[in-house]
Amino acid sequence: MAWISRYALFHLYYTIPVASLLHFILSPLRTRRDDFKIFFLCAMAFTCSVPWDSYLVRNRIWTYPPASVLGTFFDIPIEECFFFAIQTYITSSLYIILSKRVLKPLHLVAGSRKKWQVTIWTGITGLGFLLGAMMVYEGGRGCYMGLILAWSMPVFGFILYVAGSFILSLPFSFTGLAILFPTIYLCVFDALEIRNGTWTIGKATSTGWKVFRILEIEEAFFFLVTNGMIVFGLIACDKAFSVLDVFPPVTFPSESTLSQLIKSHVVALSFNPSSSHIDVLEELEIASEILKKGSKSFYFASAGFGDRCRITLLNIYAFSRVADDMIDNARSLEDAEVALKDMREYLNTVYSGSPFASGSQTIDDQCGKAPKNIAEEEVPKEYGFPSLGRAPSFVPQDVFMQLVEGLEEDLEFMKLGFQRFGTSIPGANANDNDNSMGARNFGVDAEELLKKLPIQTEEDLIRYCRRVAGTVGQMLVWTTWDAAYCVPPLPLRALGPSSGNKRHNKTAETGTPGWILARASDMGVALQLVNIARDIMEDARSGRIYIPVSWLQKDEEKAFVYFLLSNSQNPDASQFSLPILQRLSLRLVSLAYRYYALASPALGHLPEEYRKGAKLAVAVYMEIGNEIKRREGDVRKRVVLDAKRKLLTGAGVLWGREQYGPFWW
Ligand SMILES: CC(C)=CCC/C(C)=C/CC/C(C)=C/CC/C(C)=C/[C@@H]1[C@@H](COP(=O)(O)OP(=O)(O)O)[C@]1(C)CC/C=C(\C)CC/C=C(\C)CCC=C(C)C
Repeated sequence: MAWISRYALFHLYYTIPVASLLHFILSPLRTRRDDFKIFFLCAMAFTCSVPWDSYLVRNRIWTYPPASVLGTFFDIPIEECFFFAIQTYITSSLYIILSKRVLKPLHLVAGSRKKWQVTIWTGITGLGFLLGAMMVYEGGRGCYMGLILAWSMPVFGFILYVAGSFILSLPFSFTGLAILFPTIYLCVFDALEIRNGTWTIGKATSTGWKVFRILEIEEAFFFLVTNGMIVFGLIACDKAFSVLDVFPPVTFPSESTLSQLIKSHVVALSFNPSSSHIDVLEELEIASEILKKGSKSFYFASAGFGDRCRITLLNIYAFSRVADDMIDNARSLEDAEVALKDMREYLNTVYSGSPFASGSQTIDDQCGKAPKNIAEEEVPKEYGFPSLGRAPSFVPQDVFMQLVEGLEEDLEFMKLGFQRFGTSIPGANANDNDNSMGARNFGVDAEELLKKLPIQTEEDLIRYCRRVAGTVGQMLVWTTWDAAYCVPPLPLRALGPSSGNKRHNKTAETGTPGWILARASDMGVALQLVNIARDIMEDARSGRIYIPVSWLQKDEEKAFVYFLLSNSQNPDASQFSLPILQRLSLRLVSLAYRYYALASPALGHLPEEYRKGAKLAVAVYMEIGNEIKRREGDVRKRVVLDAKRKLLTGAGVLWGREQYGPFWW
């Protein structure tokens, strides 16, 4: 016997390279759940296939020349045993990669409307089993096909029974591809090996029908059903996880033993949302739509977080977006003030009784306390805010309160009575459409106006950014801690000074939860500065200028800002102020990169499986800063990244250099 068998060479040439490629693609986005699913499916595939395949070999339904294999296990070539695992690995990895962008829990609701289709398909599997059993009983040329049917249909029937509606509601574009691609691939190379004589299909027990005249129909059908079983099995796991993600209080006690955990997963698998659960799922659908419409960059990046984490991020985004819009689009100062009052009341209501409610709690106080499950249904609907989901169980209320304070700062602009409500700036020239700044006597007016602006110094700017975006960074960190460790106290201990990534532990404080939260706030500041740089013109149109007055040293700079505000319905910086606009936006971007540099080492201290997601969110947004830089600060036209640019940036983060940074670094 040669040192390597023909069957082993088949793996070396055709299965191992594809498996390695998919492994490489998936690695940066791999989660513990993905590992569990792959391991579970491989174990199932092995356990179910060995007795069945052993029967096939012993009954000469398929055979192999002894010299073409390395050894046997229950009469099955060991290469064939390896095949069970590697096929499962390939198909599972492909499914997991393709399904990353889909928020699976959203399909629990659509799935609950497909009862009839499920009944029909489950019935078909029953008939398939009977047909297979009859064919085996009859023996002869239908035997191999009958064995495939009788073996696989009960598995399909069971999975369809417990997760059928969920399976049917997922987009066929990725479930179908995950089944068909490996099927076609394996068919091609199987046909090649049969032609080479590496293995043979028994003529007496197969129909003799061939697909495209090259491959026995039984072989093609075998690959189709095995890949189908793998994908359906993965979807069933996803259904259980989705239920636990959306309805944790229903099934998931916080202090769980292994047996409780297994039980809750089994319960989740057979759980079908009733009308009382639909509300929660619809809220999630709304949140997802808000993110999709509100921020293409973050919608894209959200696929980098596992579903559990992603759901909370959607909730946080939806709440914050609606809150921000309520202030931005308020018709009067009074309306805006009412909205702020409502936000605070809403937060007090959803946080009542939570260990994370505002008060004297310190991080130490929160250690050891299980999160309270907030009953959202107790929150009056008239507030009009999207649900905060589970966030109040692990994000401190103070963080949200600071965000509201940040939004409140925007009211200062309104109080100045800019064009926002159709009034003009105190002292501004009546002819607002006159863009010839030079002709206007702005001297005294401009000085007066600038003194009243809310953002006077760089500290004011940073304080504002910390409130509206630093808080978001901190929420993101708390969310990853919850998703990774389930019970909030764990990360606080696990990420203490004695643990974590030693490489970054340069000072005593580095790596501690407090340090991570501080750096997350810096990262929020960096992103908000990019946001401000990009939106200078748009913000001016709403009567807001976030550029610190202390940056405006020269008269022409003061005049420029005065011009932007006093012509806020029609600011056209192209006339003679473009260099000033460029200078100011570039200064904002370079300040953003200073904060980015301060914060980025902390990304490596987030729970491992969420690091790439956070890096993705940051990188895609910071890329806007890069684009502003590339345009030399000309932000007259709003900078928007196209899908290709986002994909390339994302790919760079996922499979490229470890440290994302601007191109000149
Ligand atoms: C990835 C993901 C799904 C995140 C969702 C969370 C999120 C982005 C919430 C934003 C909530 C929001 C609308 C707050 C109101 C204040 C505001 C307008 C903030 C600006 C966001 C931009 O949103 P917008 O809808 O305007 O988007 P477009 O510009 O139109 O595309 C901000 C710029 C804030 C963004 C700040 C962050 C995402 C925080 C970044 C921090 C981290 C990723 C933490 C890193 C961790 C460490 C330890 C360093």
